[in-house]
Amino acid sequence: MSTIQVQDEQGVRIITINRPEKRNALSLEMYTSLTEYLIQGESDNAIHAFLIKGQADCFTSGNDVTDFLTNSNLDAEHPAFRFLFSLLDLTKPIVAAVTGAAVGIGTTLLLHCDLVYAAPSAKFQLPFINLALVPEAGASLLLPQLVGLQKASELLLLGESFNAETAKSLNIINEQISDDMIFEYSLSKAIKLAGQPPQALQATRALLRPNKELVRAQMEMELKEFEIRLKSDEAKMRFQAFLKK
Ligand SMILES: C/C=C/C(=O)SCCNC(=O)CCNC(=O)[C@H](O)C(C)(C)COP(=O)(O)OP(=O)(O)OC[C@H]1O[C@@H](n2cnc3c(N)ncnc32)[C@H](O)[C@@H]1OP(=O)(O)O
Repeated sequence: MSTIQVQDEQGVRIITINRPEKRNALSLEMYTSLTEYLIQGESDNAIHAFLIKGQADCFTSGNDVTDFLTNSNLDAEHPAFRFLFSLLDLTKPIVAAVTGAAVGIGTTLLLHCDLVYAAPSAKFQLPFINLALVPEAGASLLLPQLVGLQKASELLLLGESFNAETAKSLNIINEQISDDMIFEYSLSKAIKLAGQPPQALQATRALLRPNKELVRAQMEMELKEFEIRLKSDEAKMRFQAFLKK
């Protein structure tokens, strides 16, 4: 079974992260597949929106920590960062359905989505500091803009997990939807987006994101710092401690 599954339905490209035995940790190959499915969907005239989801009990536990240890050379062509830059450059809207763990990039990717729904089982976390890393995906710019500097500092400097109710109060998600209904509900919203006039939809989306180039510049700065941190002894110790657990 593929670790990234794709299915097109009524103008929506549904992308499912599927590596349950590792809590949907994203390997380099998985990032590459995600990017390819996004880029293909972007150029496919039959696709008008994306839906990203995991399994009922896990969205994604973020980057595969093993890859942090074995692959510490980063540039914009690194699969994780290619994925993030491809998210930034999408012109078609993205819906996310969050169930269970949404850790690291599992939370930061949501900052690039247009509609985010989360179930009561959702557990968000930005644990970069706990791993001796720094944020990515432009989160160091997008998060303070969304939730305010004090709250963003709390989430990024303490690295504690938070639930869907908190995520809703911070506007990180649109709505909390029951675990039973979340995939159906999120798909119905994605289908609704896909039925909107496509050019106006994309133009509206672009207007809602006037600081795209600023976000890109921030992502480039984060990438440089992330690479330095990734190679540090303090980070390597944290990765090894997690994997030994
Ligand atoms: C550029 C991007 C940056 C980032 O995304 S930074 C964030 C990196 N991610 C993390 O630090 C999260 C690490 N994972 C966790 O904290 C926990 O897991 C969860 C809270 C997500 C789930 O906890 P529980 O339900 O108790 O599961 P379990 O026993 O910890 O994990 C089950 C198996 O999955 C492997 N695993 C989980 N997450 C990752 C990961 N991110 N990278 C590699 N492996 C992972 C474990 O090791 C274990 O494996 P085995 O069964 O073989 O012992």
